[in-house]
Amino acid sequence: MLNSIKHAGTEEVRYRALSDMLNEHLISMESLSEKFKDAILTHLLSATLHANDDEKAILLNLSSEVAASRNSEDLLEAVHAKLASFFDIEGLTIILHSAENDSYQFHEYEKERTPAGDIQLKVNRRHEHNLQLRPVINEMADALTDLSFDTAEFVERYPEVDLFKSWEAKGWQNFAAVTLKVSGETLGHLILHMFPHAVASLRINLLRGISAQLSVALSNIKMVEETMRRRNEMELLLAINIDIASVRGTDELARFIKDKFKQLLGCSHTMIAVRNNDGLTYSAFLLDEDARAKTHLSNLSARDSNKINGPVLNQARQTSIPLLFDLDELALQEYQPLYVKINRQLQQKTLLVIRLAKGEEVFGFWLIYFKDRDIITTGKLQLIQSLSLQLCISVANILANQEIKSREEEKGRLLKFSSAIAPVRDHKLLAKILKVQFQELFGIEDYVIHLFDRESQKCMPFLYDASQAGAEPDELADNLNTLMTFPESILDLITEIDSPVLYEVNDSCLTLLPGPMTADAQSDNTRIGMFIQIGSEGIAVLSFLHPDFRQVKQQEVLLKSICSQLSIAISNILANEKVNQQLIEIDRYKHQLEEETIYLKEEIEVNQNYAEIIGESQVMQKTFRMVTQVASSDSTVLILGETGTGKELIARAIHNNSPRKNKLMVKVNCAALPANLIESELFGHEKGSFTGATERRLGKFELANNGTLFLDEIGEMPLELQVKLLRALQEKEIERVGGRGTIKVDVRIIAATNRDLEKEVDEGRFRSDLYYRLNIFPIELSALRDRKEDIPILATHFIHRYAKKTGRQITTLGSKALQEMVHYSWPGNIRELEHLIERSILLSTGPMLKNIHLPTNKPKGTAATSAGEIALKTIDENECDHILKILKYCQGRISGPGGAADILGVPPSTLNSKIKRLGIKKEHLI
Ligand SMILES: Nc1ncnc2c1ncn2[C@@H]1O[C@H](COP(=O)(O)OP(=O)(O)OP(=O)(O)O)[C@@H](O)[C@H]1O
Repeated sequence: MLNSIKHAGTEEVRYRALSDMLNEHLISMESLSEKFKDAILTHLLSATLHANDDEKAILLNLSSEVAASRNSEDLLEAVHAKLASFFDIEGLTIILHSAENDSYQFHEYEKERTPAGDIQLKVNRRHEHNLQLRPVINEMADALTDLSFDTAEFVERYPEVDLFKSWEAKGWQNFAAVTLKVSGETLGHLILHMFPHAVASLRINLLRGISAQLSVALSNIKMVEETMRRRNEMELLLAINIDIASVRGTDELARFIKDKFKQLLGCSHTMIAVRNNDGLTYSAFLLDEDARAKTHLSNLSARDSNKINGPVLNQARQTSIPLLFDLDELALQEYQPLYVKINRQLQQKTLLVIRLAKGEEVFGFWLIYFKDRDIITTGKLQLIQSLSLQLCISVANILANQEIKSREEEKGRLLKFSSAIAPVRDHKLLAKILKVQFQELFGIEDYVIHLFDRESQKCMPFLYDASQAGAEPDELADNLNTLMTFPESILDLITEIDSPVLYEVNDSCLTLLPGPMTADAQSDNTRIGMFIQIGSEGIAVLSFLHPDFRQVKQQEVLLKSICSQLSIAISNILANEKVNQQLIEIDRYKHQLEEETIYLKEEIEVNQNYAEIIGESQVMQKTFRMVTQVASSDSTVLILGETGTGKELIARAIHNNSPRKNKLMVKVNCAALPANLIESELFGHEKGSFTGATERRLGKFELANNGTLFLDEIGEMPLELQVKLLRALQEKEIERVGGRGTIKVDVRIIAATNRDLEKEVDEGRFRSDLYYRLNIFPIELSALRDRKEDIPILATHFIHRYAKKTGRQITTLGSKALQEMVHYSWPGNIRELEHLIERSILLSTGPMLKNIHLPTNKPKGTAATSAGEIALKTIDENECDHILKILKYCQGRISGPGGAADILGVPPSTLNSKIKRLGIKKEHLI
């Protein structure tokens, strides 16, 4: 066939014939593009056309062997065999250059003798990233004019290059080199180590022809291998794609990466970092199983605590292309992240980082460690990029699953919390429940919730667990009512945002913290504040101590939800407390109304008797004027006068003519009550404040609120109570017996006594300060014996009243009866007159009251008593004598019509207490 080509007509015809023949050999290489085929053909033809016939035959023979080679190693073996048969060589070196990672692949063929003496071929293959070789090899290739070189000369010229030394060591003194090239791309170099005698007879054209064939074949195999690699890669990615879809958890993914990726990538281990909740920082999230075994970072659940930010990630965030870093170079930088330190300790040299992103949102990074440098080929980078996309989906799924799970857990905890606090309406119970819940959910030991009042800019501790605070309950209760000033800086800080805020406790806010929190606040615990919105207006601040702020931050969502729940609970409690307070108020009013009703009933009866004040005498006219003067003011009035002179009547007249007339005038008879009950009678008492206090009771002060309090027989008031009364008058507030707080009252005081208070003061039985307090506007009522001119009109007045009451037709008073009355001394004054007339009406017949049944054993009136006798007796002695006389007159009978109390015109209870106080015994009556 060659001969036919050789003898075929023109050069062009010969060229076409050769081309057809070569084409036939290349036809099996289907994957070659037409253009590439042309390039190869041109190359081969030019080499072949310059060869002689013998050489052409060799080359054609070689081409069929070359075409049969399936991989580069088979090919090199075939080429070596051919070269060894045509050239007198000691050995052969084929250097293949990989443009992908700029490395050299060495294939050295040498003959060696076996121990049995046979000659065998030894093949030595190695990879080198020795970049020093590049200029040497380039020079070697560029200088190919005569193709043959002296090894020793190269050893001398490049003493640092071991390659030449190793050749020299093998005894390879000469070599011929030719570059393997296709379409301008250098694939490598073919180096023949020639015996010295063969150098001169080197068949250069043959060598060029072989190198051309080798180049084409290598290029072809390389392309086929690349196609295969891509196909494999596609299959692998598809398989990974299917498998990774079923990965659900971090452990599974860690195993998956180890099993499927590691070998494929040729890496030592990998790590995945994901973005933290803060949205800014990234933390180690997942290590493959090998990395876990090597590092202490086996538990990465607390993501935020393994932050790995820095320039490396910042660079990787900017691009979707994997970035390569030299760990030793990173170690030289100012900021050296922990992962660089750890992996350098693990002898890692190269770090490859690729971002994990959903669209433009970078949510993580994949960090891959290699123990070598310069081993990442472009193909591998592409593979990593493809794998990272798959990993992206898987990590995003895992994160989403984790998020869903944690949301569900959070929801569960929140539900538990809300069902724990939902039914709580009581302040103290909520405090206790919160203590337990806070401890369980966040590890919070002590907390306090302050309510903030916008108007006063003050806050008040509202809630904390008193049982733990170590203070007495009363102290705590007081605390809870104390307005405090929250340091402005802290309050601003907390109320500005609705997230947990860390704040410094200074001295001024130490007092805000209850019990043990004060001590703890000075320790290392972190002070955290959280703002709670109560309704649309209110603000509360939750403060607590916690050893780790980051941990609290991680649970921010839960904490916020809990604060919303708390807001509702606090609103409920506040509303509930308000309702309770209102109920108490209503209860109080109810009590007051009940008491008022009872009182009013009594009053109606009393008022019937007090409808009119009769008196024409000058002294009475003066009294009326005084009543008119003082009534319209709120001044305290002191009414003085003997028993029955109308003191109460005057008191009522003052009240009825005052602006308070529509409210009650409440009367307290200070003499009628046992000393131990007067306080409770005046000021009221709380339930259980003393034996017998089975219910809370309002005092007369409260009952008379906005009205008038008439303190009758004020001279009888025990000294110890006088102090309390004075305080109540001065402060205008009272304190119930057994009560905690004070109650404001607005009461006008009218006091009355038949005693000489000035004398009582002098003798120490009445407090002078109280006396002066009462004696602001004294009205002194004259005894009836001193204004006898009023007797007829009074008698007529009472005759009319009682005749009407009893249905008698008595209208006039007999002159004899009147005379008797005028001469009578009236120790019981108008009350006695009134009662005598009532009795006389009952005993009389006919339209005229002829007889007045004056006491037969008439006690002598004061008017008949000498001045000397008066001076010798005290008021008490006088009173004692008088009561004794009346008692004797009534034969010891106190109550009932005609009884001593009736005659003396005092209620039987008043008389009894007087008898007791004055020490009157039964034997005194004999
Ligand atoms: N000027 C008066 N006109 C009509 N009735 C009078 C007059 N003064 C007193 N009375 C009647 O005399 C009775 C006793 O009056 P009152 O209770 O006001 O006296 P008192 O000074 O308060 O007595 P005591 O010191 O014993 O409490 C009452 O029934 C009252 O209506």
